[in-house]
Amino acid sequence: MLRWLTAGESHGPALVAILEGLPAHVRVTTADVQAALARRRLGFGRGARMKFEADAVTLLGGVRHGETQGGPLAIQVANTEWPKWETVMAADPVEAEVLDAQARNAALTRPRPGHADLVGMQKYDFDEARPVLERASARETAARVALGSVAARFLEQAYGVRILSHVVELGTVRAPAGVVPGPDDLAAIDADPLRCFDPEAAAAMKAEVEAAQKDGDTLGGVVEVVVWGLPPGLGSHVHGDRRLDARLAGAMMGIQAIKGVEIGDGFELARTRGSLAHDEITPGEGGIARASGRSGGTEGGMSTGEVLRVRAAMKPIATVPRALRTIDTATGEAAVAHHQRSDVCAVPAAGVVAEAMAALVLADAAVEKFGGDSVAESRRNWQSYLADVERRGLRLADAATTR
Ligand SMILES: Cc1cc2nc3c(=O)[nH]c(=O)nc-3n(C[C@H](O)[C@H](O)[C@H](O)COP(=O)(O)O)c2cc1C
Ligand SMILES: C=C(O[C@@H]1CC(C(=O)O)=C[C@@H](OP(=O)(O)O)[C@H]1O)C(=O)O
Repeated sequence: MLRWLTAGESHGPALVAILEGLPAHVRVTTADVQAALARRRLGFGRGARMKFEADAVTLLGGVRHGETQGGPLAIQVANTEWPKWETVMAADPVEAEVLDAQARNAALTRPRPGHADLVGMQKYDFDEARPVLERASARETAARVALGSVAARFLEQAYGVRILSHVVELGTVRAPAGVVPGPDDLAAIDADPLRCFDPEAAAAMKAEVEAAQKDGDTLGGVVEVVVWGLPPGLGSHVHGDRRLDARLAGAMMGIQAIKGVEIGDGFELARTRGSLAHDEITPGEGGIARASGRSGGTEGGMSTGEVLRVRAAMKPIATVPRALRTIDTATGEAAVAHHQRSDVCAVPAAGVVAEAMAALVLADAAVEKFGGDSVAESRRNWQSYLADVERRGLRLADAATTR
């Protein structure tokens, strides 16, 4: 079993993340994690912070000489702006007059609709939103991406599994349906400022972000995670909380601002007749094949061994420059929501976060099925399972279906 946790605030000294249960000998360096975090900073529409945030990584534990050791992995991601927030976000008590002299410490009493501000103040007994937004901020996703990048390396090094994500919708713009990027297309996707695989749609998405920015507005969209090389049988049909689709959906929904999840053709399948909704099983080149890939690579809560596709829908950024109506909680009077530096659109970054969460869930499911305390043992167990599936005449065809 893999377990992971993150801690830290958006303007505190750093985020920290722990991953427990990863086998030994996963090759990973500080530079690898740093590179994964650089991908998350990408994306047209992100705010000022991403222009200077360095996401400085320290591998605090679990890695020695470029390889995991089998113990918990601890990663620190520093917040570049910490020196400016040292007083306002100090862990230890600070004199009231010192705090009052800090403009940054002004009470945030005009909660933003769509963010955690108001409910967090109600629930955690705070008179202003600062202590809530510091942890609600998607800054925390940097810690998850750091962990997910190591999980993805484990999946690739042990089993040859490859993961990517791309933006399929942004505002009203949709990339052409039915186009699934291959495992080698990630560099091209990352090279696009919108992380969209279709150049025409990417240009329209860019225009959509520019228009929203000009109007003082924000945008959401839909990302798709695509995973190649999974075996059949991760997850299980025997209990709801063991289903791979449920675990993936929960992980996606756990990302800030994600409001919908689809596996494969998801909601579209609900509008389709059964004769056209399922992936017919056919004799194929070297084994069992599928005539289509509508299920998105899971059936009965288990991976089918076909390409896995998970989509996550992100609502528009809550900090709308053309500020929304709210109340001032200090007076009870009508007001406009507080506005500070913010992204206009973070959908390309959300794709990278979704990839990381998929990697963690899939690595967990793989460790659960195959065990193994080292990468080599994990690989042997996987291969022995696939050999047995083949011996029983149930081998999958070489080319996995995309749709
Ligand atoms: C990568 C990423 C970046 C985000 N950036 C911002 C931002 O700059 N400003 C903002 O108000 N919300 C931003 N959000 C969304 C908030 O974190 C989110 O709206 C808030 O947590 C409330 O969403 P919830 O209702 O799903 O919890 C971002 C989300 C993600 C995934
Ligand atoms: C810091 C990140 O995203 C932040 C997510 C976020 C929010 O409310 O979710 C608000 C903004 O924070 P700040 O006010 O410090 O600029 C974003 O920049 C990041 O992704 O690393």
